[in-house]
Amino acid sequence: MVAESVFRTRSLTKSYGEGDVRIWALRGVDLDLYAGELVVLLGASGSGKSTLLNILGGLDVPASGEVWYRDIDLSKADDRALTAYRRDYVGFVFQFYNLIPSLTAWENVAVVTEIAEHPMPPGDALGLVGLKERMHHFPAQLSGGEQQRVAIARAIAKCPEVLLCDEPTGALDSSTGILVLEALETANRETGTTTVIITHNASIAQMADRVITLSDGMISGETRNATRADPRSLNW
Ligand SMILES: Nc1ncnc2c1ncn2[C@@H]1O[C@H](COP(=O)(O)OP(=O)(O)OP(=O)(O)O)[C@@H](O)[C@H]1O
Repeated sequence: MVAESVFRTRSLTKSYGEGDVRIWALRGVDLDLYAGELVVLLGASGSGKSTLLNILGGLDVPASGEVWYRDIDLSKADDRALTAYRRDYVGFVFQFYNLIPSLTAWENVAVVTEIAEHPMPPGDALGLVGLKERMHHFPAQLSGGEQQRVAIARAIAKCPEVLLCDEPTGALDSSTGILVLEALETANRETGTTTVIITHNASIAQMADRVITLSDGMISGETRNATRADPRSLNW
């Protein structure tokens, strides 16, 4: 079976600043991502991981090159089209959880499901990340890892085609981080959402279908894991 392509980039570049202070964050990235896969994007600090993820997620636009989400040309989309693209297809998880402190876990998820077209019930999303019992708690009553799992529930509750995660365990200790990775793995397996996880932690790579390494704004390596490791078996 030929895997269905979800993202396709060709000769993608991005720079910041101008003249002498111009920095090339991406220097020609050719990347294909396929439906349902869990990809870990590895790379040192400054290698261009967030820049690439932000372009895939329609938060930023390239300087040159192509970036397609299925048949949508993201490099040519205007702000309005990018907003619609993000709303309809993309779930984001960032290092910091950005929950609304005055709302319970359930309400934080419902904020998104109320405006989504085919959402899952907030309680189901919280169940997928193992927080059904805590859904009426406020963020301040939850640990960092639990708050990140609420953020994952919020991202997956609208049933996005793609889930883009930028250092989702960056602020967490390893045992808490593993619970968060388990939540992402479950979401990917049970909802089929194409999932990209950015990290500079190489041990996380073992849970991926595919590992892509970025160095100095270019893809420097790609490996496929024969099997996905259970996040509980990872240690860092
Ligand atoms: N808004 C910006 N203005 C200027 N330079 C930027 C900006 N955003 C990123 N850069 C630069 O672009 C390069 C790539 O940054 P990016 O954040 O994509 O890397 P990263 O691999 O995600 O790093 P980290 O792991 O530290 O988050 C870096 O040299 C960074 O300093």
